[in-house]
Amino acid sequence: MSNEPLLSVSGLSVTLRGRPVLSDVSFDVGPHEVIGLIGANGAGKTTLMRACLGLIDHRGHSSLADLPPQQRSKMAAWMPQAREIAWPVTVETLVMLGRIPHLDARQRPSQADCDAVDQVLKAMGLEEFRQRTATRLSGGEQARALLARAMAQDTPLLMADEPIAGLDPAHQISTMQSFARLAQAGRSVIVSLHDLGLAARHCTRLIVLDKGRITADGAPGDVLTPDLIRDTFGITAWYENTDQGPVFQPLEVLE
Ligand SMILES: Nc1ncnc2c1ncn2[C@@H]1O[C@H](COP(=O)(O)OP(=O)(O)OP(=O)(O)O)[C@@H](O)[C@H]1O
Repeated sequence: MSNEPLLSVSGLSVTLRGRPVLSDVSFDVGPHEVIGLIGANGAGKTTLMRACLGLIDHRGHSSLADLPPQQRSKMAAWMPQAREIAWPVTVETLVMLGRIPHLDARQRPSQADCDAVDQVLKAMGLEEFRQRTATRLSGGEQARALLARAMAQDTPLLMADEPIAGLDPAHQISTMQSFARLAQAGRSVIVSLHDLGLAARHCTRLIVLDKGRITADGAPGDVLTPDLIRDTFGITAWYENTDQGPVFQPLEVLE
């Protein structure tokens, strides 16, 4: 894979109901990155991802939004925050829906599509759920199945809106590790998340949004300073680099 940016964003701005929600956001995403998008509730994380994907009206430029839909679906996969599964299909069928951009004119899955689904079900620990009805899974299991569908799309870029919210600790960690494996293979992931401990440990880069603007962009150890934590989240926190990697623990809410 080349070192061309997988996504290039410049001057991206969004106004919703007359209110500026995203202001002049610029960044590039290269291969091998796991980017944690962090910020308080309402900071604009979802809006930024949706604007990058061309799903909402925006000003400025996103290289993805500029692509025709067919090409866009081969370039980026999207797991939205809403965990909605519309039909009572099996998990296997749900994940196969991620292969739609790759299907031939007859719309029948090839062996390569079946292999891709098998691989993702295994990576996400969903093999035992393969024949279960997706709408009858627990909330966390549904989230993993929806993430598996996005991963089956097999795109250079994966964008996921709070994919680990509601997962148990083991599945939170294994999901972040699966993002790291994608990055090792030359892909990149943009993931919004509120768990700063997991962000510090598993992301290669953090982008901080505050009231629709980027206030920091860099390696977790450089970004998660006491000043930034105070200004962005209104809390104190403990951060330490240990033998087992960085450890981050929120402590107190500042008055
Ligand atoms: N359809 C809409 N119309 C008007 N305002 C909206 C709309 N959608 C979102 N907003 C506002 O835009 C701002 C950014 O919302 P967004 O969902 O991007 O935040 P977020 O950082 O993803 O938040 P969270 O961490 O709570 O998911 C918020 O103030 C929100 O109230």
